[in-house]
Amino acid sequence: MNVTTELLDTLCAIAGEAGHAIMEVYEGDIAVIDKADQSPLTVADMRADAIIRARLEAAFPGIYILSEESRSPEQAGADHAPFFLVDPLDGTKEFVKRNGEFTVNIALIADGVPVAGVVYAPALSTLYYGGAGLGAWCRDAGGLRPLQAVRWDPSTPLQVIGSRSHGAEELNAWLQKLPCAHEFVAAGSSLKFCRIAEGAAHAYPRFGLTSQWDTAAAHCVLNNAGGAVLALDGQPLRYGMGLPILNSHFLACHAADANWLLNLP
Ligand SMILES: Nc1ncnc2c1ncn2[C@@H]1O[C@H](COP(=O)(O)O)[C@@H](OP(=O)(O)O)[C@H]1O
Ligand SMILES: [Mg+2]
Repeated sequence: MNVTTELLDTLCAIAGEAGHAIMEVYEGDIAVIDKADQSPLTVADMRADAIIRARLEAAFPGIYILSEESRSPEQAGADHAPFFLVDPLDGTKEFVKRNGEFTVNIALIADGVPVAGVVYAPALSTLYYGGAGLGAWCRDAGGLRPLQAVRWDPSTPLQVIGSRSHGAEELNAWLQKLPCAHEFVAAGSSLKFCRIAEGAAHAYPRFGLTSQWDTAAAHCVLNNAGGAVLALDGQPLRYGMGLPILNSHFLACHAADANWLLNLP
C-alpha cells in the first residue's frame, strides 16, 4: 500500500471522527471500567475503537487492524503484510483527570516500520500527522504548519519530557547522569513525541512500560520531522504482530542528538 496524501487525509478524517465521539463522553460523566491489567477503560475508548475499525475496514478492506481494544480475525501471512496499529484513546488516565492530554492514534506499519501516522488531541483541537516521504505536519487553530524537531543547543538547558502518570526510578537516574542543565516537563500520552517533532522538547526517555500501539503513530510523526525513536541499543523501535506487544525502553529525540543521549557516562 502506497503512502499518499490521500491515505493520510483519510486517516486524519477517521481520527477526527473518533475524537468527536471521545469529546461527547468527555463533556459528560466519565464511567471508568478497570481492565484486567488495572489500566482504566471508558466508553470513549470503546466508541472510538468501533468508529476507527469500521472506517478503516470500509476504506482499506482486507488490511489487518491491531488495536489496543480489538483485533481483526487472524489471517494467514498477516505477520508480513502492512497493517494498522491503533490506540483509540491513549492517555486514558489524563482523559479521566480531564487535563486534555489524550490522543487518538492510527499508524500504518510496513516491514516493521511506521510509514504513516496520525495523532489527534481532540481536547486541544490539534492534529499531528506524517508519512514516509511526505514530511510531518500539525494542524491546529493557527492553521497548517510543517513540523521539524530541533537539535539541542548546548548553550541552553536540555528540555526533557516524560509521562505525567507513569514514572520510573530509572528516569531520575538518567536525568542525574546528564552532563548539562535540564528542565523536565510532564505530559500525558503520545503528545510527548509530537512536542519533540514541533521543537518544544529535546528528549523523551521512556523507562516505563508502553505497548506498540502507544508509540507507532507518533513515532511516524517524529521520524518524518527529523527525529528518531530508538531502543537503548540504538536500534529504531519496530512494530509487528510477531514481535512482543510491549516495547523496549526507548529514547525519542532529534536524530542528531541520539548518539550522546544514548551514551551518557
Ligand atoms: N504499567 C503499565 N503497563 C502497561 N502499559 C502501561 C503501563 N503504564 C503505562 N502504560 C502505557 O502508557 C500509556 C500512557 O502513556 P503515558 O504514561 O506516557 O501518558 C498507557 O496508554 P493508555 O492510556 O492507552 O492505556 C499504557 O498503554
Ligand atoms: Mg495507550
